[in-house]
Amino acid sequence: MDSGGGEQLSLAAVRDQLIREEDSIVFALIERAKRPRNTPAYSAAAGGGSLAEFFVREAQVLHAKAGHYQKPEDVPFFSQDLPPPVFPTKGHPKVLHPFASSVCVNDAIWKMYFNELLPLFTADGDDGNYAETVALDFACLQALSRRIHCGKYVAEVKFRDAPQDYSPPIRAKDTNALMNLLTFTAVEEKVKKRVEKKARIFGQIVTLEDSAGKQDGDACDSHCKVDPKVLSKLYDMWVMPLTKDVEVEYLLRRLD
Ligand SMILES: C=C(O[C@@H]1C=C(C(=O)O)C=C[C@H]1O)C(=O)O
Repeated sequence: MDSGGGEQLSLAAVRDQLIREEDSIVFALIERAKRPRNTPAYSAAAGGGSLAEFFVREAQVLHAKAGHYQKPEDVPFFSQDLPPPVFPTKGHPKVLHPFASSVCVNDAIWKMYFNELLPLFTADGDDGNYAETVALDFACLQALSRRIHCGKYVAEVKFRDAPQDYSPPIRAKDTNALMNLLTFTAVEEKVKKRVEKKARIFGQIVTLEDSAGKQDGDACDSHCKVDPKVLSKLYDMWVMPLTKDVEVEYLLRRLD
């Protein structure tokens, strides 16, 4: 995490980072929506996995060599046998409990993305551009994973702000009580509205004609590159629940 790390770890700074991550997610979905579903990219090939899986595995090897996956929020989808960085990396402040590096919900993100989300925002069809398609999928997966694993910082900051409230349920391993403590329904409602609005603004068709006096942000949803309602649904059903799963998983080990 950039702005939320080190001495400045605060709920406001971490939430600002989550807001910035929304932009990456909305843009990644808009980019993927340029291509139709292209299902052959996801069918298992004779040798085993799909093109999508092959691409993510190989891309992650390159990313690892370049120094990616050193921070707690940058979690690879296939962590086995990733090579070390080839070039020197700059260390990041260690603000989290060491257990943070073991918290990973990427399996759930993978299943959600391919089984539930893709059909919601890509058109039926096959244009044959499979290599481009899986590169765009990789960008979506990475953006989602990073946002969701930022939940580790959210959990740390909430714990530091109120250790007296969090310690008893952590010791009792009471996941329901932890989930209730860390949930802020009013914040979640704002997040859903904001991502929907971002999809409406970022996904407009921009022309030079002053069409029918429309202002920025007025774009009719049917003309948006990704249906704005898909963004609020994505956050409501998957992104925020998975972020909270990360928070709970992290907190359960916070006192170890
Ligand atoms: C991330 C937080 O924790 C929870 C999860 C949220 C989210 O994923 O956006 C929002 C509010 C909380 O219910 C937070 O408090 O900011």
